[in-house]
Amino acid sequence: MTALESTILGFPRIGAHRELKKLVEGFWSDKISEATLLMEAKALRAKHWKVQHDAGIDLVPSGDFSFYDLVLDTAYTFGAIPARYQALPAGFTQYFAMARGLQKPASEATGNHAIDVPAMEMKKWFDTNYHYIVPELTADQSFALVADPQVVQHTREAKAQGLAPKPVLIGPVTFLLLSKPADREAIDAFQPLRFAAQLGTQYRTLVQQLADAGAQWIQVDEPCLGLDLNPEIEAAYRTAYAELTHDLPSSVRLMLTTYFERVGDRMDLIAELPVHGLHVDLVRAPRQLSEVMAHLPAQWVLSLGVVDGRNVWRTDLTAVVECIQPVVTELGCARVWVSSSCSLLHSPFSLEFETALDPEIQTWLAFAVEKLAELRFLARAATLPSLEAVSSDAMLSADLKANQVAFASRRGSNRVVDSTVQSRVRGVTPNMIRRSAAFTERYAQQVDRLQLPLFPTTTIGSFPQTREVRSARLKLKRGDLSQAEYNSFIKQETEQCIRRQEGWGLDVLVHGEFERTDMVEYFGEQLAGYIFTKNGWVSSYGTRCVKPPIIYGDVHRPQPMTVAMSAYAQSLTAKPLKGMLTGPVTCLQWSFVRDDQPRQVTATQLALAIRDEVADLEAAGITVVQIDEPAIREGLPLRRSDWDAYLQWAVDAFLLSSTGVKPTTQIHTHMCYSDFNDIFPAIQRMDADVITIENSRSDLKLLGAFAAHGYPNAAGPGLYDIHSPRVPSVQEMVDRVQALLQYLPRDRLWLNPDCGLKTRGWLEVEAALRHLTQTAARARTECLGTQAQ
Ligand SMILES: CN1c2c(nc(N)[nH]c2=O)NC[C@@H]1CNc1ccc(C(=O)N[C@@H](CCC(=O)N[C@@H](CCC(=O)N[C@@H](CCC(=O)O)C(=O)O)C(=O)O)C(=O)O)cc1
Ligand SMILES: N[C@@H](CCS)C(=O)O
Ligand SMILES: [Zn+2]
Repeated sequence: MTALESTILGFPRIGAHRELKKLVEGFWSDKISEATLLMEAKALRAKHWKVQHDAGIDLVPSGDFSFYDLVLDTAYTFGAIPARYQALPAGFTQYFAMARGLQKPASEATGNHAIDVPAMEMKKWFDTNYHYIVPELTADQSFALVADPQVVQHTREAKAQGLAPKPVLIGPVTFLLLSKPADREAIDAFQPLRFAAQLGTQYRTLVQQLADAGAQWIQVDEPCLGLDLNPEIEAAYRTAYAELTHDLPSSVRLMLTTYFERVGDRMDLIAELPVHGLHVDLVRAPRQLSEVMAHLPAQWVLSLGVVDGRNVWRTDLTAVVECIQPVVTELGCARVWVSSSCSLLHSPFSLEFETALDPEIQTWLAFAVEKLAELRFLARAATLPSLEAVSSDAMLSADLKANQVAFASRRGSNRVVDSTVQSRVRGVTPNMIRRSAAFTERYAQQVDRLQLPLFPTTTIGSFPQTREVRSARLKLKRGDLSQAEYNSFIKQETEQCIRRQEGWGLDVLVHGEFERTDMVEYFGEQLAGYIFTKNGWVSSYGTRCVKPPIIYGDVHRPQPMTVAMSAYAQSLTAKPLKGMLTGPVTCLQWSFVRDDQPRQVTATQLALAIRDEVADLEAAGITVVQIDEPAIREGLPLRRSDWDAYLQWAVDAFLLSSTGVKPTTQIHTHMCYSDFNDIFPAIQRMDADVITIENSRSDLKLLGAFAAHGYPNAAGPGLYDIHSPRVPSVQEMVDRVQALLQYLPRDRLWLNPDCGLKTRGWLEVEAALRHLTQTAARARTECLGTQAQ
């Protein structure tokens, strides 16, 4: 049967059972050797290619595999290694030091000096919950391709397996636009696009090597093409691609790959670039198709991203076939590919392992492996003249029918709609999204009630999720521990955590979040309208994964979720205990969401559920409640013209969740992982009494926003980076406090780490938090900040 070429933009490298995570973490903890890591990783890649090939994918991505992150790999490939790592041994030591930092004491035995290098910054990959490592470039950066780059090796491997590899590269302009200056003082003068020509030349050599390794098509990812452009960026695209393709053999073909945004309005620029095809994301931006078609250069291949790489719903095959058959008629089979909308990195691996999902809802879903089958179907169905022809095709009709039945079941299901929830959403009034007193008035009352000292100290919520905690949960799951035994274990951990915090002298305590696998999944498990998976892992950063719950219907809270645990923790201490909730926007952003209603509506439903929880916490005597919103920035549309509408409903959702309390109840929020400078006015509008916000890994650049806008409420910009095992010294934190005091008055500055501590070990946590409380003591006795007043 004739078929279009089918492909995907990347596969979930972590593995069906998070094999890659276990391998890399095994290597870090010296449980496996470098040779074993390399060998097992190679076997995993081979297995993944076989899965794709067996499912009928023609062009399999190579170079979508990374031991930590593909942007980091790109920096490494082109020799963009910041000075602080250059003395380290090349290879994994240097690579993982860039990713995670490295701290080693001096050794008298070997005469080695102490090593203490912080990690590179991590940021959210566009509007996803995946984090990339931010490349650092100097003003006179030079790029030099490493010998035998990883992507070339992997392309050879796939070729040796008898497959048609399609190497995946992060394109030169996107790479440069994601970079930051190595010297943070140089931010204003930073012009990464100056390197477009030089980097383009290095890419050219890489592309030649990929061709020599047997690649015909090369996928060059340029998601930045969908962002706001300007003449300088457009010029950089022209320059970089002219250099990249200069004198390349005509057998090498480049697929310019865009995703997460529309590019139909960029076709003038795109059509000028010397490439051979364009991939567009038709899930995120279906309406761009006609514009893209109208301006697609003759001979170019059009890769149609029609299977959602970022969500878990089955593709509506009927609708997609109807959409793409005319494209095939117009361009011909040879010029059309069917593909995932973006890399399947963002999809869970396979439904095969979901043995406990609701059987009806399961038929509505497709994870990465099931998406491969959808692509195989579409590659064949799109070549037929009509939907009727597909319905009567012996090979395709059964799959089409099954898909239509699943869609009919989802559309007509009475489990999706809850009229009580919908009428509550309609009943939200402006009074429900504002506090009853102004900040200054409420904060004075709160400081008094909570007996807060100057420079109050706190943490962000989670404490180490140790092997013991995780394995207790595993035993509970397997039935080796009863619910009562598990609860009592969690209570013991909580009590110990409270005692430790008291011992270190923290002012506002937390219960430690030991009962939670994850800050979103935990709430997803308790809210109606959600289902959760057993094995639906997706990469979050490095080896860390999350298991996003799935919102399939109207959301509400059948019963209190955190009240018993918070009340128990508060009963153990005279210090204020902070109740810990995840905010509506973050629940939305970090779940797989419904695609059958606007996100705003789902966010409002979540906000009402959390508002009820806040009220119950207050009624149970909890005086401080933190509503985490780390994902509010990440949810921002990629084009500025779409920002205001989003920020309006997103901030309203936070306000709806947080403002139904008395003035004396202190509301905290927490944010991390992003630049917040450009949404600072929205952050101000959230009107939290205290915001604890990441600032340490991004070189204090947050302070620019504090300087530009001022911050009217209290704030705790993180004093140190929790993503690295490195323990900051007291002096380092005192220096940060001094830097912060230039922007925030001393009576509104809180001292805290920059995020939760769940990934750290107790030893590091203890050392770092003792330093933190010593920093507070010094700040108080040395009267830091009095000069600034
Ligand atoms: C704050 N962050 C979060 C984001 N998104 C979320 N949804 N949640 C977040 O908290 N995005 C931005 C950041 C990303 N940060 C992190 C930080 C840490 C992790 C992480 O540690 N992930 C864990 C998995 C966590 C989890 O669900 N654990 C479960 C299952 C644990 C497990 O693997 N059990 C093993 C047995 C273990 C044993 O015996 O020791 C098993 O089942 O086989 C649990 O705690 O029960 C990770 O390991 O990757 C992610 C994002
Ligand atoms: N309360 C959460 C926030 C992480 S962003 C934690 O401490 O892990
Ligand atoms: Zn955080």
